[in-house]
Amino acid sequence: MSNDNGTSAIQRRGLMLVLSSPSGAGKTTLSRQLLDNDNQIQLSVSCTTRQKRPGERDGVDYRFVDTSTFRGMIERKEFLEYAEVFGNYYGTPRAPVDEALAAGRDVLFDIDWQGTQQLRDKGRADLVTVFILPPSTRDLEKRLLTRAQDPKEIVAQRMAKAADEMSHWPEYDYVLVNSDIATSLSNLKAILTSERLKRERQVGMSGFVKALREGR
Ligand SMILES: Nc1nc2c(ncn2[C@@H]2O[C@H](COP(=O)(O)OP(=O)(O)O)[C@@H](O)[C@H]2O)c(=O)[nH]1
Ligand SMILES: Nc1ncnc2c1ncn2[C@@H]1O[C@H](COP(=O)(O)OP(=O)(O)O)[C@@H](O)[C@H]1O
Repeated sequence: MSNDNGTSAIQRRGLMLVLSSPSGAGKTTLSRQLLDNDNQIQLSVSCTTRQKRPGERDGVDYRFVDTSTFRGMIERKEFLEYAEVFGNYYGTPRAPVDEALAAGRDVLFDIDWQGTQQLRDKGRADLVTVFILPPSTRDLEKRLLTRAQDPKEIVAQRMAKAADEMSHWPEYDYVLVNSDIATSLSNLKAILTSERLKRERQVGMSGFVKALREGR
C-alpha cells in the first residue's frame, strides 16, 4: 500500500475513519464524495432492519435484512458493533473490515455515537473519529425535509433526537460544522491525509529509512 506524500511504496496500516452526526447534517453526502475522491478508502456497508429509501441500493448503501436475520448475526458474533437507532437495528459486519485493514486499506464508517463508543471500548488503535454538526437547527430541519425521503413523522422523530445526539460531540477527535459541502470535504480530506502520515501508521518507514541511511 502506498501513501500520498510522494514516498510511494512505503507500507502503512489501514485506519478506521468514523463519521457521526445527527440525522440530516450531511454525513452520507460527505461519505459519498470522499469515496469518489479517494481510492484507498472503502465504505463499511452496515446491515439494517430499517426500510429502504428510494434510490438506496441493497449491498451498496446498506444491507437490508429482517429482524430475525439481524438477531442471528448478533448471536453468531458477526458484528464488530451494533446498536438500536430510531427503533431499528444497525450493525457493522466484522469480516470485511478485518480484511480491508489487513490489506492496508482504510475503512469509512457512517455509524452513530453508540457504535463509535463500542469501537473505542475495544481499544482500536486505528480509530479516527469525526463528528459533523449542522450550521443551525433550522438548516438541519430544512435538509431533512429537502432530502424528501422520509415521511413527515420520521423527520419529526429525527429532529427530536438531534439534541441528544449532538451532545456526544466532545467524544470525537475532530468536529466539522458542515455549512459549505466543498469546504467540509476538503477539511475531511485534510484530516485523512494527516492521520495517514502519522509516524506509527507508516509501518514501512523504518525499512525505507534504513535503506536511505545505507545509501541505497
Ligand atoms: N451503531 C451503528 N449505527 C449505524 C450503523 N449504520 C448506520 N448507523 C447510524 O444510524 C443512524 C440512522 O441512519 P439512517 O437510517 O441511514 O439515517 P440518516 O442518518 O438520516 O441518513 C445514523 O446515525 C447512522 O450513522 C451501524 O452499522 N452501526
Ligand atoms: N453542506 C450542505 N449544504 C446544504 N445541503 C446539504 C449539505 N450537506 C448535505 N446536504 C443535504 O442535506 C440532506 C441530508 O444530507 P445527508 O447526507 O443525507 O445527511 P445524513 O447522512 O447526515 O443524514 C441531503 O439532501 C443533502 O443533499
